Amino acid sequence: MALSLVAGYSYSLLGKGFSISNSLHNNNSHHARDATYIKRAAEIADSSSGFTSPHPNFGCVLVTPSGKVAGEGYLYAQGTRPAEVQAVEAAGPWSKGATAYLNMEPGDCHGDHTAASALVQAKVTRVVVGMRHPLKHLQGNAIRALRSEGLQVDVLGEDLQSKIIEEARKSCLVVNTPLIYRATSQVPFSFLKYAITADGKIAASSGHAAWITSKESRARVFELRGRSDAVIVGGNTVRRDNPRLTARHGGAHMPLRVVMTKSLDLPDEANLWDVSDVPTMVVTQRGARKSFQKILASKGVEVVEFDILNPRDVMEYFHDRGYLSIMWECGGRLAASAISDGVIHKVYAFLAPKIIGGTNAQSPVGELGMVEMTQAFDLLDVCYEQIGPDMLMSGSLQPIPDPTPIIPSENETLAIDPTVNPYEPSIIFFYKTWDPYGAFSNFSAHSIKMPEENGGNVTWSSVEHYYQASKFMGVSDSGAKDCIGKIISAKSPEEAAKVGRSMQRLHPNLVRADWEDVKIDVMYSGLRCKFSSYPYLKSMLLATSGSVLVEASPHDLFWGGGREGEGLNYLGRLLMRLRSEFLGESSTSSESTCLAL
Ligand SMILES: NC(=O)C1=CN([C@@H]2O[C@H](COP(=O)(O)OP(=O)(O)OC[C@H]3O[C@@H](n4cnc5c(N)ncnc54)[C@H](OP(=O)(O)O)[C@@H]3O)[C@@H](O)[C@H]2O)C=CC1
Ligand SMILES: Nc1c(N[C@@H]2O[C@H](COP(=O)(O)O)[C@@H](O)[C@H]2O)[nH]c(=O)[nH]c1=O
Repeated sequence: MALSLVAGYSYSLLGKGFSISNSLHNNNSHHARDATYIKRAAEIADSSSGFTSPHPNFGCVLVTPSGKVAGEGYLYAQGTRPAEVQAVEAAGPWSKGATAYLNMEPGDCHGDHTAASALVQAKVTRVVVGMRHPLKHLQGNAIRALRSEGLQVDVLGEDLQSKIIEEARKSCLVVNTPLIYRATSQVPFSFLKYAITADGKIAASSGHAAWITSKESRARVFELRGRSDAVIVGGNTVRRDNPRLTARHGGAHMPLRVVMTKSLDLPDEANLWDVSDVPTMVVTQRGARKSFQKILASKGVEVVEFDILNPRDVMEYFHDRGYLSIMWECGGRLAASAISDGVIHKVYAFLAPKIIGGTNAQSPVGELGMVEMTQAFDLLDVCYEQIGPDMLMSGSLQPIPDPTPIIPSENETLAIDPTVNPYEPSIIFFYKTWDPYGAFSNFSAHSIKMPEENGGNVTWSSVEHYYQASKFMGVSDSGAKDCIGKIISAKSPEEAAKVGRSMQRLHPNLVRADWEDVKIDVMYSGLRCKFSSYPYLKSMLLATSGSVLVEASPHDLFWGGGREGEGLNYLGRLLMRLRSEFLGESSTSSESTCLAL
């Protein structure tokens, strides 16, 4: 049962943070092995992309106890044989006692549990799952079914946590990026592709653009088209280029070709109006050139009218039509409009070693209204690749949303915090310290006294001071001690955060090696101390019983909930866990990690 909460928000109370230290399987070599095979599952899951309509990518790798790969399989298309069935068949008797690595929890739309049953019947004993199924109605079903049959199921990020596991998990998110976007937002995954000269132009000043990039690059473009449900251009590109927009690499899936035009002032004859092999859709403003709409319809071109034509409404419409992945191959004006509407998630820039010049020659993205370089969007997870003489730079405009916050089952919810009614949860947001629940923030001015390893103790001005300084604790380098000193003397939690973050960025060698593994525990011990030390804070926390707590930070997607619920909300989760612990607390409390002030 998913928690569907305030618009755009839904939260799992089941946190990766809730299987913290005791259940951490911190055996690095086991993690390395699990990570290797999960990455392999993600790799083979991608095998059919570009040949079938975009669909969830599933891969399965079966590994014997002695570490041999006994069978592999990937889903070719929706409705074809599940990856797990193929892997089990390939492995034959070696399936017995094997571990199955799945990049994603199988989705069982028809209630027949084919994929999970194949593993159970083949007597697989352990299943490692890269990520839960992102669609709410499928999430957790197969995992529960497998566990109920006695198989050990380890989910990355929940039952297995470490840096190496996190990297492997990322490859699972990447291979199903379109599905994850579809599950977490009301628009499909969209990427903007453009070809530019080395001086940043997408055409000569005359508008001529054929060709900027090499044959090799254009072949890659065909592949990208084949991985998409639709390819979009604007009216000008049709008038100027008369494109075909087909995926011309053998056997490829052909995406729908879409023209966005407000004027509908398009040529009577165009390559896109030949729909004998591939369909074309024209999206336009309501009432535009009705007579031309009839001509298009007579040629078999679908025309869809919008009250006000804009990229977001078109993407919401495409979401409703079931599309997962959209490629924008338009010029700069439409690209700017789509970016401004927040519907472009990734960019593929093909850069050719040519200079064309021309003050009026177009660049790939038109007006975004930015005036200072500090306003620029930073691309994330940037990759560079040489293709023939050209370079392909790709990067994300928005991080891939982590679908984990959406779940969980009723049982799982109650296991984390029995006070929350999974059917009618309310949310309490907190963020800035002056807000009604601002005292829940790490930045609230509540000092805590924590023990030190050497037997002494230190008073920290806030949980944030303690958390930031912990990054550098236990590191012998004198630079690390200097960092701690600077954080202790920081005059405010904000300053402590600033110092800690910049030191971490500038001197990663001074940060304790296990920081990623322990940071949640560190935060929890700081929070525990704070709420145990101030009775009124404890009462305030207990009074929120029954509500989901969310740190409403729009930019911290780890500790906070994000702008639209895409964040992991670890701070909120830890507070709920603490609340739950206080509620069931016995007389022995937190003596060992918190000292009376
Ligand atoms: N090198 C490359 O990768 C590419 C180069 N090009 C080149 O770019 C040039 C065309 O660029 P450009 O005019 O920017 O691109 P587009 O034609 O791709 O986009 C602009 C057109 O899109 C339509 N449109 C519909 N809704 C909107 C909206 N909300 N905002 C903006 N436009 C909307 C309008 O069509 P209408 O006027 O019909 O109403 C508008 O004229 C050509 O010279 C072409 O060769 C184009 C694509 C890729
Ligand atoms: N000029 C240019 C591109 N331009 C894009 O390709 C479209 C033409 O596609 P098609 O008719 O199917 O070959 C064109 O309208 C524009 O969207 N693409 C590139 O990879 N490299 C290039 O140099």
